[in-house]
Amino acid sequence: MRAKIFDSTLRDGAQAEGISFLVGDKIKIAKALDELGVDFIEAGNPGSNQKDMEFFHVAKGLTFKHSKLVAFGSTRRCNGEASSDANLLALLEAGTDYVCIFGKSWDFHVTQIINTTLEENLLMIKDSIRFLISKGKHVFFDAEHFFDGYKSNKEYAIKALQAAEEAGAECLVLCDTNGGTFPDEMVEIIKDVKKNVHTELGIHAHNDSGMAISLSVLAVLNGVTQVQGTFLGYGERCGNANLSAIIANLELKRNVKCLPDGNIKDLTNTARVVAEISNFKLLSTLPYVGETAFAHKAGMHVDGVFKNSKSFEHISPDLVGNERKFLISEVAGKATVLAKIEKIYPNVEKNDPRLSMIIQRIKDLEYLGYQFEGADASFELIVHKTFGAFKPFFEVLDFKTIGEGPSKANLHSSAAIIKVSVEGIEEITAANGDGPVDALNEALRKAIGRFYPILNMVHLSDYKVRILDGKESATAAKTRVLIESTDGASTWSTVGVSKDIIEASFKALIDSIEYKLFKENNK
Ligand SMILES: CC(=O)SCCNC(=O)CCNC(=O)[C@H](O)C(C)(C)COP(=O)(O)OP(=O)(O)OC[C@H]1O[C@@H](n2cnc3c(N)ncnc32)[C@H](O)[C@@H]1OP(=O)(O)O
Ligand SMILES: CC(=O)C(=O)O
Repeated sequence: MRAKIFDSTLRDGAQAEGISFLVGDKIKIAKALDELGVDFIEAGNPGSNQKDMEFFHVAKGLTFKHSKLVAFGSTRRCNGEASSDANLLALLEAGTDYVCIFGKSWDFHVTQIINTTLEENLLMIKDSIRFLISKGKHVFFDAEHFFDGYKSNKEYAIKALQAAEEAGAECLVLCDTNGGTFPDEMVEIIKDVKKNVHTELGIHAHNDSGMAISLSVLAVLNGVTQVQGTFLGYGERCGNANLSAIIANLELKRNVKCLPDGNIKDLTNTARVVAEISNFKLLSTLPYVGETAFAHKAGMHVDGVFKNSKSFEHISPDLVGNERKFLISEVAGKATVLAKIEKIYPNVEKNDPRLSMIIQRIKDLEYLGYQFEGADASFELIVHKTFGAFKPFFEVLDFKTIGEGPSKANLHSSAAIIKVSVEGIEEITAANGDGPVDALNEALRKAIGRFYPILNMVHLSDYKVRILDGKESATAAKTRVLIESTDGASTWSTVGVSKDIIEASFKALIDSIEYKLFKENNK
């Protein structure tokens, strides 16, 4: 069995709050979808705005390996001529071989929204399709609000489909425009539609009831061949059917081909590219492609996966190009620690008492407010310390920070003084900084920098602060600081907790520096 994938990220996805594609963005996303091998890319509505029209002009000079570009628009306006309708003429100017036009199939919309007669709407559908076909286009017909229309006036909704069929549309797409349809009622409606029309059918579902993926998959299993949606579910209100999940469900669970052979492995990478260009963080819990889709945190789950991955995974992550992750936390057990350290201490057995010591230390610290799932380097230090592999590189004997306010433009607002001991040699240094943490960071590096010049390459790339019990303790609340550091080649994250934000930051900073020095010494 085969389903044709029709991606509308660049058209219906652009109707989502927060999205505004540039022409260049659209080209990059279209190229990524083409690489993946979707059949159709609905790339915009040329009658709507200059950007969409410009995309189609630029696209005339581009080659696509697999996908066909589709221009989208509405049927002609009421009581007008198709041959002079601005929207239909814009569809021609777009220059694509395929066009998709939407028309009304709900009687209520015809009489109350476009304010015309039921007969005129059927003529609008027929005229528009015939006109586009006479200009050499392949035409798909989106029957807007089809399921609501069917429930309101079944005969009329079917007549709208028949009008499109009679005019020569190549696919009749049943749209759940308002996203309120349930899968069971949809299946019954599709069965009836198939008795009344004989053209290929499509499904276009919105996610207002959280059903869009189910609707799309079930529609295919009931004989629909074209699946419209957006790659990550972006779209008006609650979004469109999420194609990345639909493709994986159909290919991996129901043996329905959607992509060229082998390309399903590129699903996760395509999702990351589409999210990045859309300027959204990829939702981590997205099925199949999200960053946490195969992340295991509960100790018993990690133990199960370690023994046999199918115990807590519905598919193997590599089938869709994703990765398994184990998260260390207070709900972890020994299996989690083993999974995390198997590359650095490969021969450790589950009954090794040091694993219990590590777990206890993590649970104690998380009780105090630490969080290790985002601080792998701090966790690794605990492991090395417990295994006796870590020898301290320096000792901080004392530090002081001095803040100045109000801060003056172009002048450092803080200073720090620090006293450290390295192999018995004491060193006192002072430094300025933009704020006390920055000053402390500078002073510490100055103090130990002459012993460990490698630290010149290290700098902080991210700094996150979370107040842990702000409501109860106000300004005396505990603070958790997460620091991300980099040496240009790799990045690592560390954590510190204290009632004092400077001390919490300093703890995370010390972990960061100790981690780098340990790694350097154990290459
Ligand atoms: C379910 C969907 O997602 S369908 C796609 C919806 N997408 C969009 O609306 C985005 C693009 N839209 C636009 O850029 C603008 O709405 C335009 C350029 C198309 C039209 O702008 P305007 O002429 O200012 O009209 P406006 O947006 O205020 O109203 C929509 C008009 O389209 C008409 N219309 C709506 N659906 C259809 C249809 N299927 N066929 C013909 N006309 C239609 C309405 O009757 C209304 O016309 P009226 O002003 O004569 O009553
Ligand atoms: C056509 C369309 O986008 C819809 O009916 O939702």
